[in-house]
Amino acid sequence: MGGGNGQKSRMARERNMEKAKGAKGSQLETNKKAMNIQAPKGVTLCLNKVILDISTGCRGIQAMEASNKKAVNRDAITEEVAAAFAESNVIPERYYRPDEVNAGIVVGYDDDEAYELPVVDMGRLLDPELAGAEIAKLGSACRDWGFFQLVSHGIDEQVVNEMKDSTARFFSLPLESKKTVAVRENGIEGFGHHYSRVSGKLDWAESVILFSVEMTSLTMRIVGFMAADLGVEQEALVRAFRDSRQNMLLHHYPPCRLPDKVIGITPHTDGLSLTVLLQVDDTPGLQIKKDGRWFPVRPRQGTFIINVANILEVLTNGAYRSVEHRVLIHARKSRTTVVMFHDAHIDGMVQPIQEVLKHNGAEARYRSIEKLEYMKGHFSCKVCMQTFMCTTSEVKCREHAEAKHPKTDVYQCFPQLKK
Ligand SMILES: O=C(O)CCC(=O)C(=O)O
Ligand SMILES: [Fe+2]
Repeated sequence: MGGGNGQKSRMARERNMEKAKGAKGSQLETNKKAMNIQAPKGVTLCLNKVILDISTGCRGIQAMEASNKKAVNRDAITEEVAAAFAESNVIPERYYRPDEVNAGIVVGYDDDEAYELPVVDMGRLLDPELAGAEIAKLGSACRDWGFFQLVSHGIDEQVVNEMKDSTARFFSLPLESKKTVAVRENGIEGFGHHYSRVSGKLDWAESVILFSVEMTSLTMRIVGFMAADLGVEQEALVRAFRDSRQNMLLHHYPPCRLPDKVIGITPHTDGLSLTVLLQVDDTPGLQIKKDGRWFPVRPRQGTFIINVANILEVLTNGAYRSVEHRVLIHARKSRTTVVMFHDAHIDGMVQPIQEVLKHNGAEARYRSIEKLEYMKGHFSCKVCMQTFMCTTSEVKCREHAEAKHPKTDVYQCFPQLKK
């Protein structure tokens, strides 16, 4: 970064910090009340995934045991895997997941001319002359892919770089240091703590604060353009996101010499409303499911990867799709990502937006459900823990059970369907 830019960034940063410390009624003050930032966790707890942190000197490992879905004690795994990986290519049995890695066809970058994850340009969205076409692009990305890459996003480069650097630094700490912020409640394995924007204990809390403020405003901007695409007033969608929670996960996927035998994150959809992902390095790994095939995302410098999550699918009455994705492990390079999940609700409910229904003259395709019920996790499959759109009719649950767990009774997956 040049000196001029550096100066500009610093000023922007100071402005942001002022904002961050700012008076009542400021964005931060509002967010502070509304957001429950869980930052930073080493790696997410979700699903029955296994993440092995075995790169340089075993920095910490999180795992859910495939057999019984119980969280595995991180220290125990650390010892075991450190021993197992020090000099051999043997993968402890519980991490051995070749079937999941090899399930489904993966589209190669060069297989399909038409394949490139849609790119949306914030600069164009903000330009009155170009906005119409770019909004249409944004809309079709959310309908067809559920994912897009955002370029020219306008987020302060220094804020992004500091977030990246702090994250990378954190994961390179010795395990002993990371243990001082280990999370051990509720079977969640990882690092971090419930975190207040003004009193975070981490010495890099400032980076997190600045980044999270930027991510909130970026999300609000994007959502405003989504409203335009959906043919409703901005406020109809924006209000669902206002004062909503924001969760952050930092992922570190270490390399593994046998990448087709272990998985980074098993296929899932995201449970909140809109996810914004920042790639810290250029290691590929994220794959998106489209028309039954896995499409790898080619990491691009200076972009965010944005995806529609479950609640946004409901809010838009299914116009936008919350799409399955997964992460594979690289043989030689580690991969680190910063993921911001943004929540939304309509007056405490998860339901299609009235204005969207009216605009399309459509019936609601999703049942209304209280946000609290939704968050209790009633709507994840109890067999594979995939978060799932069960707010729809039972049909989707049954389809899921039949496709994914044909040998299992649907009520085992979704006990709440039993009346
Ligand atoms: O790290 C990634 O690329 C994806 C992370 C993800 O899908 C998630 O945290 O839900
Ligand atoms: Fe995800």
